[in-house]
Amino acid sequence: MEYLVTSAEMKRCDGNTIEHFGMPSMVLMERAALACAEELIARDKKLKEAMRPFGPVPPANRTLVAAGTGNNGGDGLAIGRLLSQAGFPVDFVLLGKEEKCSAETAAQLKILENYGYRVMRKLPEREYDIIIDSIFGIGLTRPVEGSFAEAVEYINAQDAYVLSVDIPSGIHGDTGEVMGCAVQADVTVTFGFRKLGLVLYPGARYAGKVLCADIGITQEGFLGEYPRIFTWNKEDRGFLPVRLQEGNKGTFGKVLLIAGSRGMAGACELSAAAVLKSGAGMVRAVTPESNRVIMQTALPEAMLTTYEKWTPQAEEKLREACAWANVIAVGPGFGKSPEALRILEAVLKQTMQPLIIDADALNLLSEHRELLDELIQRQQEPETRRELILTPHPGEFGRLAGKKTDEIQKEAAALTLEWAARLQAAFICKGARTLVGSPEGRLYMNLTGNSGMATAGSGDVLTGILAGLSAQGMHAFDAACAGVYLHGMAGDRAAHKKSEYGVTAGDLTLELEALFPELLKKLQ
Ligand SMILES: NC(=O)C1=CN([C@@H]2O[C@H](COP(=O)(O)OP(=O)(O)OC[C@H]3O[C@@H](n4cnc5c(N)ncnc54)[C@H](O)[C@@H]3O)[C@@H](O)[C@H]2O)[C@@H](O)CC1
Ligand SMILES: [K+]
Repeated sequence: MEYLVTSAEMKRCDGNTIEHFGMPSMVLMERAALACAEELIARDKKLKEAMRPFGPVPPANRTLVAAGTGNNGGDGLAIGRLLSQAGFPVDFVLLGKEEKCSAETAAQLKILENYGYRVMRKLPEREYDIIIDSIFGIGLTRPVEGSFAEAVEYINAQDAYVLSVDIPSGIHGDTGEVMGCAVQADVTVTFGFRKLGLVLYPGARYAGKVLCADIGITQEGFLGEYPRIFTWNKEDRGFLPVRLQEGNKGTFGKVLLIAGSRGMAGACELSAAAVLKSGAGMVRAVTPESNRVIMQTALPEAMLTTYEKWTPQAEEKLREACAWANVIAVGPGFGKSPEALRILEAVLKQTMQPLIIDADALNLLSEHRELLDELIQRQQEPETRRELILTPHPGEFGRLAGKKTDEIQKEAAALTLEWAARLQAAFICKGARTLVGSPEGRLYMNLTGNSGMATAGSGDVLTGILAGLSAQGMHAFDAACAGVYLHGMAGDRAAHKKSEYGVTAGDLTLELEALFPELLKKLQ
C-alpha cells in the first residue's frame, strides 16, 4: 500500500519531520539533492559504458540548473553542486528575485558562493545536455507567467535530458493540471511520497518516468493523520482470495450474472468468462432466450436461465436462480427494456446477497429515482443493508448524481466518497485513474491499466472480475480495489503484447488467466 499525497499533506509531513522529529530541513534538502544527483550520475555512467566500444568517451554532460526561489530551487542548487563536484560542467541560473529566496535556498546560494560558483540571473543562450528543472515544486499556487513561463519554454525547446525535481514546474501538485505552462520532463525524482499531480493526467504525461526517493520523510511524519488516497503497487500481492485446497466449486462461490439483451450476447459472455477466470466456482447467466446458442457455444461452462417476456413463470425462474447464488451481478449489456426493469426491481427488493450494479442497471436506477431512493434507504438501515458495489463511468455517475460529466470529473474524489457513504457501498468511479470509495471514507486510486482498455466490453470484464472475487468471500471494498487492480494489470499485459491500439475486451479475459500464475509466483 502506498499513499498518494496532496501538496498540503506533503507539506504537513515535511513540517512534522522537521519540527516534531527535529530533522533539520537542510539535511532533507541534501538527501533530496543526493537522490537526484545519483540518478544522473548513474545514467551518465551507463551512457559512457554503452559508448566505450565506439571510440573515445565524450566529455561529461553540460548541465544547467534552473532554480526558483522556493525550496524546490534550493534542491536544484544543491544538485548542481553535487554534480559539479562529481565532474559535470554545471551552470546555475536563479529565476526570481534573490530577496524572495526561502531560508534554505538562500543558504544554498551562500554555499555556492563560498565554493566560488557563479549563479546567473538570466537564461544563457546555449545548448545543454541536461537540465535540472527546479523552478517550482509543490509550492506552486498560481499560473506560471512572465519570465517563469519563458524559462519553461526555454527548457522545453532545448534538446536536453530534463530532470524535474519533485514535480515538473507548472504542474499542480493535487490535480495534475497544467498551470499555464509546464516543463516536459524525462524523469521526475519525487521525495517521500508520490504526489497526486504526478499520477493524474496530464501531469503524469509531463512527469516522464517517476522515481520516488526516500529522503527520510516517512509515514510517521503524518502523526497518525494519514492521507486520504492510497494505491497499490508491485509489492502488493497479498490481496488474492485465499484458496482452500480441499474446496469444491460451492466453496469458491456461485455467481448469478444478469446480463445481455437481444443482440447483446457478447457483454454476457465476456462478463461470465471473467467470473470464471477470477476463480469463482460457478456462474449462471440470466439472459434473453435469443442468446442461448451463442452463450452455450462460446462458454459451455456457464449455466443459463433464459427469459423472453416477463411472465409469472419467468419471475419464478429468476427467484430460484437468485436463491441459488452467493453473489449477484446485474447490468452488462442489459438494456433498458421493460423486462430488464422488472428483473432489476425484483433483485433489489427480494434478494440480500452481495450485489454488483453496472452499466444499464445503473442507468435504470437513474431513470427510476424511486428505485434508487429505496436502495439508498435500504442501505442506510443495518437490517436491510447488503454488500454492494457500483461501477459507473463518469457519464453514468453524472446521470445518477444529476450532474454533468465534467462536473463529476472535476470533483471525482469527493463525489465518489459522498456516494459510497450514501449507498454504503464500494463505489467505483471508472476512468484513466479509477477511484474506489468506501463508506468509511477510504479512497483507493488505481494506477494499473492503459488507454487500450477504453474499448467496448472492458467494463463487462471488470464486472465479471468483481463478481468472481466477491463470490470467493471478499468484502465489497476489498473486492472492488483488487478487481480494478487486476483488470488494469490484465490490460497492461495485453497492451504489452498488442500495443494500446490493439487491445480488445476478449484479451483482458485471456490475460487474466495468465496473470494469476505470475502473482502467485511472486507471493511464494
Ligand atoms: N524541508 C522541506 O520542506 C523540503 C522541501 N523540499 C522541496 O521544497 C519544495 C517545496 O518548497 P516551497 O514550499 O518553498 O515551494 P516551491 O519551491 O515550489 O516554490 C514556491 C515559491 O514560488 C512562489 N510561487 C508559487 N507559484 C508561483 C507562480 N506561479 N509564479 C511565481 N511564483 C510562484 C511561491 O510564492 C513561493 O515563493 C518541494 O517541492 C521540494 O522540492 C525538499 O527539499 C525536501 C525537504
Ligand atoms: K520542479
